[in-house]
Amino acid sequence: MVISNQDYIDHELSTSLDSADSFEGPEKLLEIWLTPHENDLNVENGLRSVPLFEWQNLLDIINCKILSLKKSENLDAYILSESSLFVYNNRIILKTCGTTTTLLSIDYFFKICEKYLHWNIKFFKKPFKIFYSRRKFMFPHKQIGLHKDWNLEVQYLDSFFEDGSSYIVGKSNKDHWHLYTNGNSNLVQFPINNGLPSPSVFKFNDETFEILMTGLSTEASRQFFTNEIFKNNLSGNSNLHTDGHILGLKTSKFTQLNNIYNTDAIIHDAFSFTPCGYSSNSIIDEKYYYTLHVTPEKGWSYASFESNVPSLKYNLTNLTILKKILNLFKPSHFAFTLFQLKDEFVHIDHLYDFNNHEKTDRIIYDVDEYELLYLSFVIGEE
Ligand SMILES: C[S@@+](CC[C@H](N)C(=O)[O-])C[C@H]1O[C@@H](n2cnc3c(N)ncnc32)[C@H](O)[C@@H]1O
Repeated sequence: MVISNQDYIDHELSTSLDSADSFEGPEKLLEIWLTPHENDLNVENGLRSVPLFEWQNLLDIINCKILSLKKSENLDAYILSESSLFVYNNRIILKTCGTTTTLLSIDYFFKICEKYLHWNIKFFKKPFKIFYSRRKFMFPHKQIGLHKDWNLEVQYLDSFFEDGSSYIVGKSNKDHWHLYTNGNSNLVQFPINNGLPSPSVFKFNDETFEILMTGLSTEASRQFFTNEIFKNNLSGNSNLHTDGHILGLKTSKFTQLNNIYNTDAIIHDAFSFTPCGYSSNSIIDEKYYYTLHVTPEKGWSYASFESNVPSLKYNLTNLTILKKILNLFKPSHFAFTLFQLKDEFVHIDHLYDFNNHEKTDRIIYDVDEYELLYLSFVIGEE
């Protein structure tokens, strides 16, 4: 297969994926910021100048593949066989589910940084920010190696970065969410641009909003089975192995998941797995992303929504977005996490009017420059 750095689709892989066994939907989410700002690195396009084959090599290490790539002015968004990868000039967000070994990508990632960006981890000691998080696994015994145990994951992260902070957010004997953070705030002083202090070091913007849902309603789950898509006559082709990208886009349109922020400035990519499952990436205004992943099988149904779109910019609130997503998936349980810089923190903890829900946790943490809100709800039988 010829590989270039343009948008692309792996047709061969896209038609050969299949799964029938229990699936760990909940993702491992690794976010590494080399520097605070996109143009702080001394190489044009920073991490986005790294050739595609290097990302493929990195993903091979953790057992997943690229299904497609959409490029935009500031952000490259990959749909993977197990969720998504986002690459900005200065940072990556790697979100993978199933039994992928996400953390084993770190070593290769720094090799890439050294080779293409002259970024030497031994010299810099730590990137600007590292976040690693995941929900409690449904099938922890199925995980591979260090991912079987949170403490091993933390030890492994500390072997690269030393002295990180590890949190169990929520009830440790029930549903909860794990978070590891680390980073080197001194990097904001580092002379990266031709020996001069980086001009844009003092202010950076960031917020991340996640909704993690289990126990999806039967009616909602149905929409993410390919046979259901055919039954609804959404595709003119009756071959179930029709390219999952075509079915994915039809599903996005049908469910309106391609229009969460009511804007036309959007690049959307989606994939429907056979016999079921759905992943999508959306880029807004060439720089923000939101991503959805759905595991609709009854025994272990799960869906996740993640976004770094500042909703207020689009005359929306995160609460509106939350309600939109919940109305679509109607989960029996959901948790959401919101990371915002302290001076922008908006509490959305007044969610008291959602159908029959019961709030089980409300937790707020100060995490360096950020404030983190974690809420968890169980919704009673309708
Ligand atoms: C959409 S993918 C991504 C999972 C994601 N993290 C989530 O939140 O559900 C998972 C869904 O696709 C289905 N699937 C089918 N073939 C698959 C494959 N080869 N790799 C991963 N998932 C596959 C799984 O059974 C599951 O329902």
